[in-house]
Amino acid sequence: MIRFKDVSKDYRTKDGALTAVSDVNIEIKDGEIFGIVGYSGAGKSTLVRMLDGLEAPTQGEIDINGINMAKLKGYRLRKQRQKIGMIFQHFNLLWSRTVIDNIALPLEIANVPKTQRIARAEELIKLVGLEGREHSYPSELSGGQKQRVGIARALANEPTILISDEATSALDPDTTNEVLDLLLKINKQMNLTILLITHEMHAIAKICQQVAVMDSGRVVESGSVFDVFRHPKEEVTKKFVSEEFSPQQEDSTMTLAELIKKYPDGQILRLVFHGPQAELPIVSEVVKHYPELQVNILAGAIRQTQEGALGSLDLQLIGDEEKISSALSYLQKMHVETEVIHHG
Ligand SMILES: Nc1ncnc2c1ncn2[C@@H]1O[C@H](COP(=O)(O)OP(=O)(O)OP(=O)(O)O)[C@@H](O)[C@H]1O
Repeated sequence: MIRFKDVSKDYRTKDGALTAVSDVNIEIKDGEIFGIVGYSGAGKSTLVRMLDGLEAPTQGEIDINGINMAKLKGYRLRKQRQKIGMIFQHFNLLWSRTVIDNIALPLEIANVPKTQRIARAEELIKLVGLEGREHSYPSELSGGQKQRVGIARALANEPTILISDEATSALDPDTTNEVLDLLLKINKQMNLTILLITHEMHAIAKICQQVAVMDSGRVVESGSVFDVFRHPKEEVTKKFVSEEFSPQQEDSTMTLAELIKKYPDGQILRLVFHGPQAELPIVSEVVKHYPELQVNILAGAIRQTQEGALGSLDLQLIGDEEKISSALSYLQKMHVETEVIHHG
């Protein structure tokens, strides 16, 4: 278990004190994939540096399985840090070393004998799917392959925690998905705790179970990914969720205001459904029960999360007010969350 307890970090700058992290409380269970999402400057990297023991908090405590990182020094700090692997946006590989030598580097530093080093590096090459590229140099690899080297190197010392600091931010969407799938595989295979730092809600939705949203150094919202996606409370969370989860319109550049302008009549509803509900014939049921209403589908999206499917659908209902409210009650009875986003 990783525990951040009332953690704050202030920096002294020439313009005075700057609070980078403020009063953060987070608990991350062993084997969990925990996402921390926030825009640039929110304090994510500062939090990670404190977890890795590179910096001490100004206030509060960070402990890993009861060991307070800030109290460790010298050999014990080095040993504890070996239990934490890190991967980065720009890979941080050594360009003069081959793939296998990059992966074996942490073992060399830990004085592991050469034959053992090579055997472990070969195992890791298989795990991350880089067979055949052992003797290539980083400059000869694609972005996704470089990140696979980064992941293998981070796992060399058999850590129990892996921190991914914007590790997919420089990759295209397909490669991002491949790297996220690999992280999910190693999480399951090695029961590794993963802390995923990102500004991409897609990455959080795809592999995390829990998420904390950071803004101006604070955790403003946290909980299961499923709940936070379904009911974002804070403005910043709503912004992140809508970036990833807004229903896709035929013309995806159309904003809500434009949608309302284009469809001024009746009511526009946003339905949110999850799990088995995502498979219910909701629209056809409404059409069947309320034949006098005109039902237009404006936009829809479905996302897979670790806890199942989460769907969102924008509908326009045109017709008698009473019939529309009756249709709304019917949807509620079917346990479909319904929000009226425009009342014409
Ligand atoms: N060593 C430092 N000295 C002074 N201020 C710092 C230092 N490190 C970070 N900060 C400040 O702390 C705040 C949080 O920075 P941090 O890098 O943790 O944010 P972040 O969410 O990781 O953003 P990014 O993804 O852009 O790195 C910022 O205002 C930053 O300028």
